[in-house]
Amino acid sequence: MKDKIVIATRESQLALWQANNVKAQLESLYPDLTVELLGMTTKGDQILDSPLSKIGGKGLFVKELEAALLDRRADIAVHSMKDVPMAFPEGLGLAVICEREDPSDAFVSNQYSSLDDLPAGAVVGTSSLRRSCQLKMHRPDLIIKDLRGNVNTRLRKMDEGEYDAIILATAGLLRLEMRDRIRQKIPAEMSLPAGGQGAMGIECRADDRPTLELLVPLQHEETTYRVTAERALNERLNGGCQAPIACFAILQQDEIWLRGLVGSPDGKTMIQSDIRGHKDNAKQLGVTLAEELLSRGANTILDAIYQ
Ligand SMILES: NCc1[nH]cc(CCC(=O)O)c1CC(=O)O
Repeated sequence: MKDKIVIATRESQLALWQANNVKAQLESLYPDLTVELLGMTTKGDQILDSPLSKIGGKGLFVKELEAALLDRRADIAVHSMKDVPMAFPEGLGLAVICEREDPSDAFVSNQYSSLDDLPAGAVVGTSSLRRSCQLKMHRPDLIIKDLRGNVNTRLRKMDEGEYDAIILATAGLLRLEMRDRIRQKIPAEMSLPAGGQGAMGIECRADDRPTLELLVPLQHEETTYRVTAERALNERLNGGCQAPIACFAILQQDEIWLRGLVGSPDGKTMIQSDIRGHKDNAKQLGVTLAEELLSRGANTILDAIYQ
């Protein structure tokens, strides 16, 4: 048995919360285990002056953490599943997916109580093409303005008056004990979440059996089925968190209901569909839904973005 685990983590408040949450779970499961954090800065944290969709490249927030795993400076990395690319570097893999927090997008504002409450011409901050294309679809009268930085930076920019409202992941706000900032949990019908949103995943070296064994109790079955279907859709669409792709699965007994959409950045076209099937076919459901979206025009939208 291992007696020490080092967790590689970004140093944003949210990343540290997630790493500390896994540390606490491991320490309570294994009283003799020492768990340490190794903080590091990633490219995604450093480049704050341009929209994520323009920087390009998947895994902006995970590459440095993965280098630490491969160098054996760390044993595990804790990620937000929505930021984790499908493919892992040789020698690394996803060990477990943990229980999902609320996956919705949150409407945050100091003056308005919901999206519908916003007046025409209101300025809404988000740097996510997924969020902005859905916002534009429902409210073509709003002005969407880019917004980068960690959760605290984004909130500060809104408080300083740069935005009338901003959209953030509900999960991040709940984890950082900022529940009172949430004016509205936006229904999935208005803002379908990103694949994996609200779920944490743990990556480690694929051959590190002792670590894989320690992590088994952190695996959450329902979340794993759901996020597996969502990630299969993203993978088939070749999408990262920079693409205008949304997908969201729920489990109803043994059946998965997966919804997905691809929107054009201008909010004028939205291709959406859904699929149901047994949870054991989670991956196939994601692939099938992705292919339906592609055949109905998502390919044209995505080609224009990835070109
Ligand atoms: N893209 C950044 C990111 N990655 C994960 C979360 C929130 C927590 C989660 O989804 O688990 C956020 C912030 C946000 O979108 O507001």
